[in-house]
Amino acid sequence: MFLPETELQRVGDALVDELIGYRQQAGISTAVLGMSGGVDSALTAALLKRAGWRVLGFTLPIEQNPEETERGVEACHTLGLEHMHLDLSGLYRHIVSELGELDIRIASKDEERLRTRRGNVRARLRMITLYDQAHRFSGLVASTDNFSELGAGFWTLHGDVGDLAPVQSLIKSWEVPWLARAFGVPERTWRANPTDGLGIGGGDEAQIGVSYLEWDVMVFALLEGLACNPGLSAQELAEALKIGGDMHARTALGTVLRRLRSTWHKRSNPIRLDHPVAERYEALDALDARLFRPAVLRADEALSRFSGELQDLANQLADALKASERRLVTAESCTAGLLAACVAGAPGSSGVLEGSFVTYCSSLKSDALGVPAELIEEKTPYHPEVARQMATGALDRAPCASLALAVTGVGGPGPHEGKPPGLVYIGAALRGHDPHVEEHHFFGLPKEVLAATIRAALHLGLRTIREANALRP
Ligand SMILES: Nc1ncnc2c1ncn2[C@@H]1O[C@H](COP(=O)(O)OP(=O)(O)OC[C@H]2O[C@@H]([n+]3cccc(C(=O)O)c3)[C@H](O)[C@@H]2O)[C@@H](O)[C@H]1O
Ligand SMILES: Nc1ncnc2c1ncn2[C@@H]1O[C@H](COP(=O)(O)OP(=O)(O)OP(=O)(O)O)[C@@H](O)[C@H]1O
Repeated sequence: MFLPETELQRVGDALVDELIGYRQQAGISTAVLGMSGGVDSALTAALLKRAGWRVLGFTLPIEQNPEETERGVEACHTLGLEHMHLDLSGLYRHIVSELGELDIRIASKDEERLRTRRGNVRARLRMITLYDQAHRFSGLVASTDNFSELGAGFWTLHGDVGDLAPVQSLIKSWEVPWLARAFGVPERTWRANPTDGLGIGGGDEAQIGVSYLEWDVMVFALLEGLACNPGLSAQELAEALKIGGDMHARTALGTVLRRLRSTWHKRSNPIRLDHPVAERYEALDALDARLFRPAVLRADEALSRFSGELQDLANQLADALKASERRLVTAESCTAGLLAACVAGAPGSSGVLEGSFVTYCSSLKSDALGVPAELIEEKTPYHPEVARQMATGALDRAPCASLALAVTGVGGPGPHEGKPPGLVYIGAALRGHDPHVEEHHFFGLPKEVLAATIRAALHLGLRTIREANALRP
């Protein structure tokens, strides 16, 4: 999980691409954000700027160390943002004094809990300002939160998290400063000691109780531990990390687990109960996804829908195979086994799935399935005859199977061998019947094309069986 330097530039470029995609598809191109003088806001601004957004950076000090504001101004100038400034200290003092009418302690005492409450008021005052400015400029509020803060619950609900969060997947100990340096953030800022600037006490790390590096390493260890042993409780998981007698690591682990446990609700906000009519959420979400949500966001969901629509279709195909006492073999190029994996997820799949030939490269289509190399050379792998021969080749080599589904196409994002992205041929060969090939032109990013291909192949399989059943005496 800890990304090496060689991967980080790629991650940064991919984030910029996503921000370009969102800007072009969502019809919004202005972002406002608070520039604290810290590295998260500076990196967020740098990525947005690189992606062609109009970026308005606001310095909004509230009884602030002037050095932080200076760094915020410097970052705005260096990154070419439009800079605006409003000192909110007077407003803050006023609201705290007014809140003292409800609870005198908030205005007068210096306890940690009260400092946290006052700190949250500061964060929320800034957010009121930023949302007003977003409306003024027909823009959105950029969020500056990162993955480390997400796990630690180290942000203020409805305070410093806005509409679009470009750096939320990045860790603070390494990826955020590395990318900040790579994307031109001033050195003074990416080297600055992380602080919430809310007057709660110490820097971020003093408040959280461990350094960001310890936090990130520990959280990754816990996540990997859980991936290997999904059944473990938090206590068992901690023991599985085999920390032994290292007292510092034990204390750090205790701190990390305590913070994760006490902040899970912030990561699920707002809490959605398991309402008796909760399927309404899904229906509304499906409507948004299908009709309104920009494709750049839909792409990630396309293949993760195995538990939804694709799996339902795969279950239907498995049922149809079982009812007609047939077994399936697949021959897959662009989907590289995903079609078979989908059928493998159906209940009772071992009774109906023979296996899969994953023939991604052209030579394997010839070697493993017997598709003539001359045919591929002359026509490219993206041709109906190739799909037909992949299907019949698979059927010949899997004597216990009676249905073969074959897929060959250009997943994208660009053209290949002169064929456009999204061009896909799907072949179906049922033993004793003529093979059949369909041509498709799918639209979208590679993941969407693959998901659409799997969906179409499952449909073709179902149709082929139904039509054959109809012909049976
Ligand atoms: N079980 C539950 N289910 C649903 N909601 C629950 C809940 N328990 C509490 N809540 C709600 O959560 C609230 C507590 O959360 P919240 O209001 O956010 O406040 P809280 O997490 O207590 O404090 C904010 C923390 O974030 C830090 N921070 C803030 C801003 C910026 C930065 C930075 O460095 O970037 C850091 C700050 O230093 C402080 O440690 C409760 O008042 C309550 O409304
Ligand atoms: N003085 C400020 N002016 C404008 N925005 C601010 C200010 N202080 C905080 N913010 C906003 O709140 C967010 C969280 O605050 P925080 O102090 O954690 O800054 P940061 O950019 O995350 O940097 P770091 O945590 O490294 O100091 C900031 O990213 C920024 O958008």
